[in-house]
Amino acid sequence: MNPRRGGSCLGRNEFGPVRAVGTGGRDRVVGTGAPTRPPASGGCSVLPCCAVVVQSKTISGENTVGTEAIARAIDLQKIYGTGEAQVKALRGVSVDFGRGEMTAIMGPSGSGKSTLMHCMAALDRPTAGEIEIDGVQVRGLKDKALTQLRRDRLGFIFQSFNLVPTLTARENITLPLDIAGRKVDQEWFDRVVDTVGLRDRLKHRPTELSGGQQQRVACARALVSRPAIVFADEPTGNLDSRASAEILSFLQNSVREFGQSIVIVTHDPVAAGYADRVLFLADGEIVDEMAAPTADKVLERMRGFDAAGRRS
Ligand SMILES: Nc1ncnc2c1ncn2[C@@H]1O[C@H](COP(=O)(O)OP(=O)(O)OP(=O)(O)O)[C@@H](O)[C@H]1O
Repeated sequence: MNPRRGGSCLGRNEFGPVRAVGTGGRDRVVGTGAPTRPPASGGCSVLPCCAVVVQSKTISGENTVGTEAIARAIDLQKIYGTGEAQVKALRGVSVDFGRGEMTAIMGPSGSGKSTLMHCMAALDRPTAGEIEIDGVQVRGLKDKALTQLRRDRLGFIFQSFNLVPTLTARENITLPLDIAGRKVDQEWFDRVVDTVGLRDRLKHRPTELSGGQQQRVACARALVSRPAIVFADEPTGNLDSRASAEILSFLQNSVREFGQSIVIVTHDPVAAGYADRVLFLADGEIVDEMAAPTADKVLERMRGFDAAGRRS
């Protein structure tokens, strides 16, 4: 295994409180994007990483992750509980998540997939170890700064869609920007909406949309703020195979066309087959990885391992 190449979404407080944090930071270019992505030009608003958005930076103490990685975990450990009830959910995970790549995290139930994703997405604090996200060293950040990091640089897609039922599709999509007090880039909004095929559904409320359409709204919501990374936690877990394929194709396209960096947790070999790379977890450790996966290769790999996810 190459621990330097490596990749997780979540359901709580991803947008954080409404009030923006603004303490004397320095100006910086946000999102120095995927090397595969062409530079933005001619007013064409491209993606999170295209270095077109300049804003005041308020998170202190950052180190820059290498250009090939959008996020990195170094010797990450997470222990829940104490004494006999203690659970070591992560036992020293070191991994890089590629910039402009989709990384899938797989493993048996209880292997630590969600814990890794939650730690990487700054939704949970590790017991030990370092996390860097888009150039920001997470350890030591206070809650407000963590909220700001999640709000400004991360996008989230959940199995259960997590849409606000009283808001229209359009309002749900722009919600993170509205909460952050940021202006909607209409050109980018249109591009995202057209890509996910929601143009004629923008005035619908979630109950008036199919599950697949609701998840497309959630995808558009995750992308509209041009996040450095999108974390997707079982994004197709509630969808039939056709709707799943649509969502996964869309996510894959956002990687290929926009250079979006995506981390996805899944149990489904078919879903993992859309990724550029798969990480396999067992009992809180990364035990294997696969580049250029296909559903068949992933399935075959899973057959060669026991119930705990270790090579049998
Ligand atoms: N809040 C918590 N308190 C105590 N133990 C926890 C907590 N959250 C997770 N765990 C334990 O940590 C281990 C890893 O859990 P985690 O949810 O990360 O696994 P997972 O691979 O995502 O599982 P699944 O596929 O079933 O969602 C499990 O043994 C789980 O019981």
